[in-house]
Amino acid sequence: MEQNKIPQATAKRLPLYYRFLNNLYQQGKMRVSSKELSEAVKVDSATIRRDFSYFGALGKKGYGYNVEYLLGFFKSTLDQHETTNVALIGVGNLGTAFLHYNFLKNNNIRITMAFDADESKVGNEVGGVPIYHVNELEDKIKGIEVAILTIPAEEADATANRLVDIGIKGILNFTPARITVPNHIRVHHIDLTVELQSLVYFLKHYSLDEE
Ligand SMILES: NC(=O)c1ccc[n+]([C@@H]2O[C@H](COP(=O)([O-])OP(=O)(O)OC[C@H]3O[C@@H](n4cnc5c(N)ncnc54)[C@H](O)[C@@H]3O)[C@@H](O)[C@H]2O)c1
Repeated sequence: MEQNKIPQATAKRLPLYYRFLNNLYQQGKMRVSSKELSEAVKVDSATIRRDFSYFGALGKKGYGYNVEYLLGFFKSTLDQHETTNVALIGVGNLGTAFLHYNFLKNNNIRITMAFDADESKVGNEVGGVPIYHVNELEDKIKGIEVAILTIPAEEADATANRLVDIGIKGILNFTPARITVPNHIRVHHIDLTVELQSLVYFLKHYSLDEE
């Protein structure tokens, strides 16, 4: 099955499924029902069945899904066999936390270098990741296609432009700034304030018991 045939909404849920199935596999579980999966990843079972049908994984009544088969599919679809190197820009509160977080525990994504404008941080390592001056961006980033932005909002646009010029293809933007990039660059924006507001809104208006 070609990856581009999977709808985007389904593709977005893949890492979620992958993480849960990987845990099951580590515990030696061979099969899982869509109900079990649904409760764990908080996606309704009908959506899970539809998602899985795109991978040719049809659950059997009374058996559920084969964990190993699904995991094999997700591994190849999510490129878990390859390691993706990522650069982080801005080693402040948020950036420091990310550098300490071991992404490799769950999948093959690794922050290999970080950049900051603050001279006192340059030359140090955080979580084993070297910090370079942001002036060195063009010299140091080679073969890296993904960057995480954890800098002040007012620096976001100019930095994103530089990253695009270097050849970065994807940006995970944690700043509240909406950055403008050419169409071929993928930007995922994570705004924790919006996420929190949305959670509070859902709590107020959509009780989970009513679903
Ligand atoms: N801290 C949080 O919990 C949190 C949560 C959500 C979003 N954010 C957003 O994430 C971003 C970072 O937040 P923070 O709390 O880590 O801020 P911070 O001030 O602690 O860190 C920002 C870092 O970026 C560096 N910096 C400044 N200009 C730079 C540039 N041009 N190039 C490279 N580095 C540069 C600074 O020296 C500093 O180390 C902000 O946009 C903030 O709004 C933070």
